[in-house]
Amino acid sequence: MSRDRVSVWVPATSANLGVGFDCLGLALTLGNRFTFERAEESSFSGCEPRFANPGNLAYTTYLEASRALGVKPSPVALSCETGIPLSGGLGSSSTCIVAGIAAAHAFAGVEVDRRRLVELASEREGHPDNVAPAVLGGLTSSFTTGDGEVVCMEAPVSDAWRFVAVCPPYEVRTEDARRVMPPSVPLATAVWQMGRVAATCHALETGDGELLAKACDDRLHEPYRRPLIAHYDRCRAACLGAGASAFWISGSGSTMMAACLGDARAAAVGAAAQRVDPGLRTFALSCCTDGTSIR
Ligand SMILES: Nc1ncnc2c1ncn2[C@@H]1O[C@H](COP(=O)(O)OP(=O)(O)OP(=O)(O)O)[C@@H](O)[C@H]1O
Ligand SMILES: N[C@@H](CCO)C(=O)O
Repeated sequence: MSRDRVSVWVPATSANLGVGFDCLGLALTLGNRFTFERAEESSFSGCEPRFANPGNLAYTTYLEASRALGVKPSPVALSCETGIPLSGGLGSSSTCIVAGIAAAHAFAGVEVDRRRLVELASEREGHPDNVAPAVLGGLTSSFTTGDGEVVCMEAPVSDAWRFVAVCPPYEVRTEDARRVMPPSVPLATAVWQMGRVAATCHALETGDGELLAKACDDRLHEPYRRPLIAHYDRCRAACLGAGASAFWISGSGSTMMAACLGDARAAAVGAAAQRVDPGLRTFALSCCTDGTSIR
């Protein structure tokens, strides 16, 4: 049944988790809500002024997804409640894409299950590592087959983990962070990564801080991207020194993430990051198990 109003909440996500470049992602207890309502003409509210226009990614995705369904998109009043900082690295663009696709299906009266939503959103985003956890929740590992099928596996995350997001007051754009990476890597680097991806997932599932500390050491993208984040080296030293088990660039940055066991350590790690620079925003988060909610 087609609807006149749909409200979509999509969680923030941390992609890569250090060693799982373009494969691993984690949904977090922070999110963006987008409410679409049929209207005489389109309008935009609640978002940053630079997004309050027809170039808004949630809106452009809604238009494209409607046309892909063979439907003429209706004008909408789009209202945004965005809790995710725009420094980049917390999957903000994925929240827009997932919401736009979900809204187009709701207005067209076409059922879309979670797997299909991941597939459509991955096509639009270019890789599934943010959209898979954003839709499904939890920790996901995903890949695209040679035929273009997106395969996702969901894994539980131990309740003991807290994820302290450290957000600088500047953005790193994903396309810029991808441009600095080399097009190929030596076999030794590929081998270095593979064992560590499996161990990182296991450590997150079981709450094993020592294993995560050993495993979460990336050589694929972080060495090239660190120079784009002026605070990286100081924050890494401060967060690990305050008891974080691991520290990674969240997605393509500039947000950084410290994985900690328990609330007390998360508080100490957040305080240590703030001492590096009070201009850094910190959020102590947990894993969001439920993913996207559409109502
Ligand atoms: N809340 C939002 N409202 C409208 N557009 C947004 C919003 N958040 C992100 N975008 C769009 O996405 C772009 C940022 O995408 P980018 O992939 O660089 O960041 P990200 O999704 O935060 O990072 P990452 O994919 O590393 O987690 C912005 O320039 C804007 O076009
Ligand atoms: N896996 C992606 C996440 C950011 O969209 C990257 O690191 O470029």
